[in-house]
Amino acid sequence: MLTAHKLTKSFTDVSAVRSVSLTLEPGKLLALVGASGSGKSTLLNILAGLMDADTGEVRLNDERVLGPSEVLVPGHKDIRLVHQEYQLMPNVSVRENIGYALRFYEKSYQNFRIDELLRLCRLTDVQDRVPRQISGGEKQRTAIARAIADKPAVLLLDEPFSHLDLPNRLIVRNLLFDMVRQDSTSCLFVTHDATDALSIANTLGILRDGRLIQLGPPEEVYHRPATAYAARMTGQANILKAKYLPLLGLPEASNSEALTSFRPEQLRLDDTGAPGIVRAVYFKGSHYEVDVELSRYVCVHLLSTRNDLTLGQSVGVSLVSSTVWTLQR
Ligand SMILES: Nc1ncnc2c1ncn2[C@@H]1O[C@H](COP(=O)(O)OP(=O)(O)OP(=O)(O)O)[C@@H](O)[C@H]1O
Repeated sequence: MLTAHKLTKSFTDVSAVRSVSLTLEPGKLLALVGASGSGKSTLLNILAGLMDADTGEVRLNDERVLGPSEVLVPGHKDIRLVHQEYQLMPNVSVRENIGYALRFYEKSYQNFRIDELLRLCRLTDVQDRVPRQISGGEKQRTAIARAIADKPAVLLLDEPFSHLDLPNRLIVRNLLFDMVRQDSTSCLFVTHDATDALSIANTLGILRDGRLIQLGPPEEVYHRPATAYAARMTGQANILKAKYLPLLGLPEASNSEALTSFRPEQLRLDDTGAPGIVRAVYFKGSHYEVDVELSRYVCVHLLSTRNDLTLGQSVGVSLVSSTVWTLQR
C-alpha cells in the first residue's frame, strides 16, 4: 500500500503541493483530477521518489520512499512513473524498449513476458519499429508496457489519455483496468479530464492549487461535489445561486446566496415544467445538449433526445428537487 502523509512542495513563488495525504491500495485505481497548474505532475514526482517534498512523507508498505537527495539513483524499484512525454529510447525498437525493463531476467522469461505485453498492449504488429515510426497511441502503450513489464507494485501515470483518440483511449483504459485487477497493481493517474477517471477509478480526488479538496468514490464526487470547481472538473454542471431555484419551480433555500449544483441529465424537458426559451442546441450523436434560458440572468444546460428543438422555442423544464446539491464556498 502506498501512503502519502501531508506532502508539501513549494517552488520560489508558488506552493505546488499543499498538505496532500492519500492512500493507494493494491488492486485499486485512484484518479486525481485537476486543472493545469494544480500540482498534478509535482505530486506524481514526489510519490515516485523523483522529487523531494519540503515536508511530509511517502511510504510503500511501511517503508519510506526516499527522495533524490537521499539516494544515488532517484526512484523506487517498485514504483513506476509513466511521463506525459513517454521517454522511450528513440533508437531501439518497441520490443527492445519493453525488453529493457526485463534485462535482468532470464532470456526465455524475457521473451515470454515481452510477447505477452505486446499482445496485451496491442503492439505485436509494430514491435520492430522505432518510436518515431509509431503513432502517439502506440507510444503511450509502449511506455505503459515498459512500465508494467516487471509487475511493479505501484504504477503512476501522468495524463495517460490526453493525446489519444477515442479508440486508443478505450484500449488504454481497458488495459489499466485489467492490469490492476489481474496483478493487484496499485495505480494512480492524474488527468485534467475526468471522463475516463469516472469510469475506471475506484477513488477520485480533486486537486486545486496544490490542495486535495475532495476524495471519494467517483459517483459521490460527481453527484456531491464539494465546490463549484469540483463540479466543473468532473463534468458539465449547472451552478446556480439558491435564490434562482424558484425559476425551476423549486422552493428557495434558506440561504439564498448559497451555490447549488445539478447535472444536465438531472433536468428534463417537460411541458408542465418551468417556462424557458431554447437558446442553443448542440448535436452530440446519441443526444442533444440544450441551453434553456429561464430568465435574463439564468440559463441552464440539459440533455435531450428530442430532435425537434429550434432556437427561440418555448419549452418547459423540470428538475427533481432532491438532486439539487448545495456547494461549499
Ligand atoms: N521546477 C519548477 N520550478 C518552479 N515552479 C514550478 C516547477 N514545477 C512546477 N512549478 C509550478 O508549480 C505549479 C504546479 O505545477 P505542476 O506541473 O505540478 O501542475 P500540473 O497540474 O501537472 O499542470 P499541467 O496539467 O499543466 O501539467 C505550477 O504553478 C507550476 O508553474
